[in-house]
Amino acid sequence: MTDARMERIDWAGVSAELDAQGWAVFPQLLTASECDGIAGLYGEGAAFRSHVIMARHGFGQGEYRYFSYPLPDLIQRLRTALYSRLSPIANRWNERMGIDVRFPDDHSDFLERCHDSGQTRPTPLLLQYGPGDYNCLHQDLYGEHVFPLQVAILLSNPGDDFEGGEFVLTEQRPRMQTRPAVVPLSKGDAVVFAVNSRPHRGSKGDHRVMLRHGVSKLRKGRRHTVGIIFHDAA
Ligand SMILES: O=C(O)CCC(=O)C(=O)O
Ligand SMILES: [Fe+2]
Repeated sequence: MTDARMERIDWAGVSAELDAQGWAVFPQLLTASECDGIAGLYGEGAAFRSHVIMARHGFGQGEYRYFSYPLPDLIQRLRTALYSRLSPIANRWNERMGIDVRFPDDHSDFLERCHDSGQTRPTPLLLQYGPGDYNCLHQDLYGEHVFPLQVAILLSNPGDDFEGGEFVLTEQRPRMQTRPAVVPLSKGDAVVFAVNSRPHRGSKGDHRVMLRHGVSKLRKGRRHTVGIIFHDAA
């Protein structure tokens, strides 16, 4: 089932878009009922290891919860399957950026690397925003080990469940002004994007550009997303 989902994705197109702009969309990665099922997990419960009120940390306004292990089955399967398709792209990027680290084919091997150096806590998270909420531009770095791509899936229906609340990315290029992008997402769509940096081909060869992501203010309604980060946290 997860494999059929992976087969539907135009990986050559995704890879080209990631190279060109640092992000790409997987249309309809989840069905509406799968979205509702995941969003419905929000609340107290054994599914989560921690609860973050964003305003308390200056992260914005809204809240999120990190899942605990074992992850819900669908999220576990997506995390494993997406990793195996993204790791060749991550390896190519690291090579182009002159970073020595290479990623194994299997997510479990990469997690072992994280866990061996003390990054043992799961990072997939469920976010919830209400009217006036937003997520400041940030990077999801949780220690020395970083997988350079991550995925966020929109679980709510724009225009119907909420207004505003757009997924925003910025790219900071060396000695240049910062470039913004708004990613158009429908319910069930996912965005894959660079966690911290990506290679950019310039006139003098490859250089690194820095990315950050966030969410613009919700004008009304309620918005849920699930974030799939492939490294674990210290
Ligand atoms: O709510 C969003 O769209 C952004 C979530 C986020 O920051 C993440 O998944 O890392
Ligand atoms: Fe994030």
